[in-house]
Parts: sequence; C-alpha cells; structure tokens
Amino acid sequence: MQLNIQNETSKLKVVVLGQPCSMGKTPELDETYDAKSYENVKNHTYPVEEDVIHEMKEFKKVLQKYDVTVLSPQILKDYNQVFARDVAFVIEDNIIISNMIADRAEELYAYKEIVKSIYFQNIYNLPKKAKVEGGDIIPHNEVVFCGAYEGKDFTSIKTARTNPYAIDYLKELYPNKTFINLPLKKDDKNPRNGILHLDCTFMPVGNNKAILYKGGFTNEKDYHFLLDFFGTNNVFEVTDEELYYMNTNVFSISPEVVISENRFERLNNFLENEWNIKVEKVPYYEISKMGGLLRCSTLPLIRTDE
Ligand SMILES: NC(=[NH2+])NCCC[C@H](N)C(=O)O
Repeated sequence: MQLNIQNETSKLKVVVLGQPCSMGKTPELDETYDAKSYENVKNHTYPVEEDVIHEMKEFKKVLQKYDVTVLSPQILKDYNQVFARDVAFVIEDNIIISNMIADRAEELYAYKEIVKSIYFQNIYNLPKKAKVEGGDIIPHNEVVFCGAYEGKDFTSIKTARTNPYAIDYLKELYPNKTFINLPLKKDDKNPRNGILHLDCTFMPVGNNKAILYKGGFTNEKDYHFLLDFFGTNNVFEVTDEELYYMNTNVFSISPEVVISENRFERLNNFLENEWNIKVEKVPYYEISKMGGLLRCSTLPLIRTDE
C-alpha cells in the first residue's frame, strides 16, 4: 500500500476505523486515563458496548457511501480500541507508530496485518523517549500542527500524551515541513479545564478553514496565531459547551464533505449555510463520553491530492 496524507481534508480513499467490539467492562475510576471517561464513570453514564457498536456502524455506513475503503484492527479481547487515531499516524508516505500511554499500548498489536501491507521502508518506530499520539498531530500541507505538552510534570499527567522530544524527532524526519507546537491545558479529571489532544480543540476543514476553541491553549497567543493563520473569517469558534461535546472533532472526507455529530446544530448549520460544506450527520454522543469523537476514531492512510 502506498500511503499518502498531506492534510486533513483531501479526498479520502483508505482509512482504518477503530474497533467497537469487546471493549471490556466499564473501567474503575482510577483506571480511566482521560477526563471525560473519568467524569462519566463517576456519574455512572459511561457508554455500553452495544451503543458504541451502533454509532460506529452508522459512521462506517457514511464512509462506505463515499466509496472509502474501511479497514479494521483485529479484535483484542476486553480492550478499548475505539480510537484508532492515536495508535499511529501518516505524514506523506510514511506511517509513524506512536508511543502511546501505557494503558493503551496493546492496541498496536491489532494493527499487525494493516502494517504488514505497507512498504517496510515507510514504517517508522520512534525511540521510547519520544511520546506521541496521533490526536496531537495535524498535518496541514507544508505545516504540521502539534499539541506537545511541555510541563516538567509530563509523566504524572495521564492526558499529556505528546512530548517536545517526539516533535524534535519528527522535525528530523521531515526537514521540509514546519512543525508548530501549540501546547494544551491539561486536567485529568475535569474535561472543562483541559484538552486531551490537539484535535479536541482545533481542526482544519474545507479549504483553509478551521474549527477552533479559544480556551484550550496554554498560551493564548497560540489561539491568536491560528486566527491569523487561517484568517478570522475562516474560523468557526466553538463555545465551552460545544467544546465539552467535542464539536472540533469532526472528520473530513473531502474539502466539500464533513462527517459530524447529529447534535452539533450550530456548527452543522454554519458549515452548510456559510461555508457550503456538505455535512453528513451521525450519532456519536455515547462515544463522546470516552473522550474522543469522529476524527479520533479514524486513522486515514490514503487521501488523494487534487
Ligand atoms: N485523538 C483523540 N482525541 N483521541 C481520543 C482518545 C480518547 C481515549 N479515551 C484516551 O484517553 O486516549
């Protein structure tokens, strides 16, 4: 398989969709590793497998309607494999295997067959010290936006997943790209105070447009930087409440078509009416309770340049 990913929105051809089966039982509070799961376990509202299967089926149907080839990781017994995004990521024609949080490390085993179908010279493993997850990496043509956490307390924060060392390493692999780090606020218990991955607070859509939440960045100047980068008129800003339900985490299948959650009313209307982007709506509310949404559930392998 010849991989190709330059950005978030070019026409999608091949994608891995996470695996909803055999999620295992609801975690204990101290077994959660993101703030939304923490909150939903605490409130006894953590989703059941049946609902997760249903939502992912609906998502898959839309992908297939647009002739996208959908691959699945193998099923690992009693292991949450919904969020394919973080396991690995593709930049240009290489796949980079993430060094994920230990709680999720086994997910990679389920990708053996998929990785086997990729030319070996295009598969990169990183040194152990380089911590990174795909949700913190957003390729945007010559630029790669990153969400590395720079604090000294990195190892004691479960929602800190990407470190500056990993970004430095990626810079060496892609000397022609500009890596822009946008450090994120972290909070393992309160989902309203911290951001798990960069794709939970910022997402390019259409042609050089973006969805953005102001409050997610450690340095407010990074929010202003993104506003300038895309241009204020090309940015849809989400509110605190919309952030909580993960409105930034939609998934593009082309510059003209975005898959979004059916409750994201203000965003969906805006995309359709103001930016002329077709919005395919799917139910994904239950999955949002585990700290990820549509983009998080996917690992795109091939998008065609147009
Ligand atoms: N790319 C993402 N935002 N992924 C979301 C992953 C959520 C998952 N519960 C975790 O904590 O790892």
